[in-house]
Amino acid sequence: MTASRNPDRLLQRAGVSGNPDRDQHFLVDERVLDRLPTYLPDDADRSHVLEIGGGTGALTDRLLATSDRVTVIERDPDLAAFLRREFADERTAGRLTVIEGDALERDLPTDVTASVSNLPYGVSSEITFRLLPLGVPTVLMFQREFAERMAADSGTGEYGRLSVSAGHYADVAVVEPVPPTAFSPPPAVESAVVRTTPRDPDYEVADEDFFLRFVKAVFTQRRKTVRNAIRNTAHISGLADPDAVVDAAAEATMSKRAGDLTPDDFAVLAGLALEHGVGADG
Ligand SMILES: C[S@@+](CC[C@H](N)C(=O)[O-])C[C@H]1O[C@@H](n2cnc3c(N)ncnc32)[C@H](O)[C@@H]1O
Repeated sequence: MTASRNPDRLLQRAGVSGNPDRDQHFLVDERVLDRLPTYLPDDADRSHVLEIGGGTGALTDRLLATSDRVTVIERDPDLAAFLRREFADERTAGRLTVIEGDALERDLPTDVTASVSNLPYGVSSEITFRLLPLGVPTVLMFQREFAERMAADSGTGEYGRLSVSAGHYADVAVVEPVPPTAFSPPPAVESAVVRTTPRDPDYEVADEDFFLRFVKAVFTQRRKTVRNAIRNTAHISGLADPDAVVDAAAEATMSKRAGDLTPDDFAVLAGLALEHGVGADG
């Protein structure tokens, strides 16, 4: 890799020190920064990489060095303007697009081939569930506890709604724990890098919004059997006839707890539920 921009000097040039109230914790550990793009799968298409929350551009710089084209969405107008100035050459060469705006509200580019981002933790869940349906590999920095729940296997204590929802779209792995000292200012929590590799689910779900709502509903009663959880939470999931779903599902599945069902088990159940009708939005 060619010499990369020094993250501390980028902070100085931008004239910022990070504002935790705006989810601004800038990565200053160069070894972590250099490693992030390398966590994409070896065969990943790096022709157009999306970064959410560009900050002062320390990661943007590494992405420009390892991909053809980068799009950054940055909410802070001063930082978006700084990114445009700092990377003016790459912008005029058509290799960098800076979008000033909220990643929860802006349309994400549909032609991205990967995403690498040090996410704003306050909205990391919402952003993740905008990224995963794009069906591209991602490398994302999260609060460590969130990362571990996202990557958890069924049957473990950390496994829950987040693991099922993410596991429906992708294989999820924690690839590196990152201490608070890697950031400026340091966050109050430990962090971790997660890689998601899109997977072809064995069972497609026709209505993704319903799937996520159904998983959420069933996990509100994780200590009950799935049979009872489906019945008791129809007002949340919006199931019109929960008994019909329970009767149509495999007995072995109905006797388990939510935490023992895989994402594919949930996809099968959601498919049955959709066949038997979904009423109100829950
Ligand atoms: C954790 S910092 C990461 C900055 C930089 N990528 C780095 O690694 O040093 C998160 C960045 O996301 C920006 N941000 C916060 N909320 C955002 C949102 N809803 N949409 C887009 N950017 C956001 C912050 O201004 C900040 O620059």
